[in-house]
Amino acid sequence: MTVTAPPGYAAIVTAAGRGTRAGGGEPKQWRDLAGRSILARSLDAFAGFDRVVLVVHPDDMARAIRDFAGGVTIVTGGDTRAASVMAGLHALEGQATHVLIHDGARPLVGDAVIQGVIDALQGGAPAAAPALPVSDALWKGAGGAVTGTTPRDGLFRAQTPQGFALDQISNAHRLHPHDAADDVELALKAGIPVAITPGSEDNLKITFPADFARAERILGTAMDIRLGNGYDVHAFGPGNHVWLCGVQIAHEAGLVGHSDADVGMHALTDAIYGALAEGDIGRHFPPSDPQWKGADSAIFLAHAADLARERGFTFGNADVTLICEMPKIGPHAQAMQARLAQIMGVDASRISVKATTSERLGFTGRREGIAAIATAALIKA
Ligand SMILES: Nc1ccn([C@@H]2O[C@H](COP(=O)(O)OP(=O)(O)OP(=O)(O)O)[C@@H](O)[C@H]2O)c(=O)n1
Ligand SMILES: C[C@](O)(CO)[C@H](O)COP(=O)(O)O
Repeated sequence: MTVTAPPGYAAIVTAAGRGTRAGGGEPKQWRDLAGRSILARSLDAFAGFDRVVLVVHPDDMARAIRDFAGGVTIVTGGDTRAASVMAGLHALEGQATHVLIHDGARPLVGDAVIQGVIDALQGGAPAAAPALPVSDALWKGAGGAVTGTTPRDGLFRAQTPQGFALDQISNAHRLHPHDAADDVELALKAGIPVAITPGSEDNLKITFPADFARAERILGTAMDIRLGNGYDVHAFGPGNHVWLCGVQIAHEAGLVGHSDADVGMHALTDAIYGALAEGDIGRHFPPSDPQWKGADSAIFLAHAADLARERGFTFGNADVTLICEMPKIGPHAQAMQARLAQIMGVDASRISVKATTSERLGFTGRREGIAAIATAALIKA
């Protein structure tokens, strides 16, 4: 899921730093984090914004264009973070009402953090930024020894994205063009009150070498991806129609089964149960139970989909292949996708239904029945 920003909201992602504290051969934002660059991950979080400005170092312009051109406006930054933000604000002049300014080095910012900032701005706050209360004791130290303590009451660890009315933060940057730790500091200097919104421990800023492993751990434990497959067969018998993937199709025969014999929906249901390690349809809806005689197979699919949701999963995608000589599936595939998506409560673009013949070989080739295979991907983020 991505946050869909209200109209007029833009984002600036700062990525012009050199990442000297992180070490490594190249600036940290261009390094790989579990298969994708840190910067790609940071930008992804703002895919639901109408306008995104990416601020990069002049040396990185070519690869920024290679990796991100099209989706975002790319500009070059300055010697300090504040100067880089200023370049981003300049590119947005007259193009937006509000702006969220984010560190390209915070690749794990979640939807809730971004939405919290938007909600505060929409609620009337002139500026809003996420933070976490300091929970450790705070010391002063010198020469490897504690020299004093500092009360932590009322202290917060600031995160990004930090959100503002565009004209106000642009003005604050013009009034105080020198470096500042963040944009909130400049806003306060310009007299703009800033609301604190919920931050997240996962929204770390990659700063030191150990932060890469920490981010990878968060990603690794945060994602639970399950794949399941399902296979089913039903024989033709007397009748004048078949049910396939929730669509009734006129045919010279029917399919024989305890329920409505919807072989495609059964394969998909089993794929979901499989991904959840929950056995198959027979375990949940025993054929020996008369109440399922002639049942609409949508009951089974909805049960499996609900079970997945109860366990905290969303659907990545599902793919069903029907294997038969007849009836022709092509003309009905779109309706099947729509019906399966409706039952599962997902967008139809995540569901595929396709068909193949078995070149007249085997039981499907002899038109004795229909087989179906299905795969389902479940994701817990
Ligand atoms: N001149 C600068 C400096 C920083 N940043 C960006 O601001 C964010 C936060 O800065 P920081 O973590 O300090 O990044 P670096 O300046 O790259 O790190 P370092 O201080 O270790 O060199 C990063 O996404 C960084 O790329 C920027 O756009 N322009
Ligand atoms: C903007 C920021 O990420 C908020 O915590 C932080 O101020 C950036 O600091 P840095 O000194 O550029 O690492």
